[in-house]
Amino acid sequence: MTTDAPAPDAPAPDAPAPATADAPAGDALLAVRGLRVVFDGFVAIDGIDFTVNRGELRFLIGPNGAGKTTLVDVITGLTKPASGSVTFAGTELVGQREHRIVRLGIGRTFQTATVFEELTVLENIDLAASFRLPVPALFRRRKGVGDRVAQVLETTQLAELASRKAGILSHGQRQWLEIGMLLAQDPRLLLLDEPVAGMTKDERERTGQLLQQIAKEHTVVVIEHDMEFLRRFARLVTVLHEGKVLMEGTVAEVQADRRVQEVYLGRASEEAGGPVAAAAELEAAP
Ligand SMILES: Nc1ncnc2c1ncn2[C@@H]1O[C@H](COP(=O)(O)OP(=O)(O)OP(=O)(O)O)[C@@H](O)[C@H]1O
Repeated sequence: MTTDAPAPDAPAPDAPAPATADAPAGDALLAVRGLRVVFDGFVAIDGIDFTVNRGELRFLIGPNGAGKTTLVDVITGLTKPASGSVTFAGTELVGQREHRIVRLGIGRTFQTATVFEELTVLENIDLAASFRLPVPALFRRRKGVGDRVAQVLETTQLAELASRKAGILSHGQRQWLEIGMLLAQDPRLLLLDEPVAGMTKDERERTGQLLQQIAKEHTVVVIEHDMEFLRRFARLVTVLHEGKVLMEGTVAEVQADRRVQEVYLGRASEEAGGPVAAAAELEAAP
């Protein structure tokens, strides 16, 4: 557990009003139903239902092995489920190839940022902006692409680094670049895997504000372990445990839940002070 994050009771200046435990019904962008994933007889996802509405900034947490990455792998076509369905804006994704899912408007980042180190920040974003264009368009003047690249540089605050090679960026800058490369493809849904892992306090703060900015125009799902970051920036949180949805709720509801304290937060903070210390910290938090 990190100790240098902002005070838990200090919401970001433009933080949205707290959500209720129940997501508003009827505007689902992503709907996972009865999902089951089995690896060589091991059940990694065991009947998950998971709904994300348009415009949400949803956080996904859970202890190691809970199935978070596997869920994202299924949504993005990397892993085939044994059963269940995943619909995106009404289109079934199960059985679709990865590139088709990207073209439908789903982008993801991985725990380790994947950028082209020999290219500049600008070239990385420009290249990413081309990914969703049909091949013939790549040989024509790419109308609108320049505008989008400029917009992404502004949103990610990377304009000053536009001519710098990606290989010499700091860890935080690489993560922002990877998020910028996703934005350049203008996805409707962004799936971000631990975007603040390894970041400094200032970098986490800036990333949280970036996510809030992005969520004004996109739907965002963030896998994140950093509880301080969640307290600061999360609205609805979905907790996975052993391949199932343990609960969904606001950060306060998740923090107050004994099952979460036992299976996730207690275990996650054993190294930092044990489950009792973790539970005490959670109860102390708003
Ligand atoms: N390709 C695979 N083959 C076999 N088992 C796998 C495979 N991928 C994942 N698993 C197992 O499925 C379970 C869920 O893994 P997953 O990576 O989805 O968990 P996670 O919640 O993302 O964990 P972490 O926080 O450690 O990344 C784990 O027990 C993992 O060992």
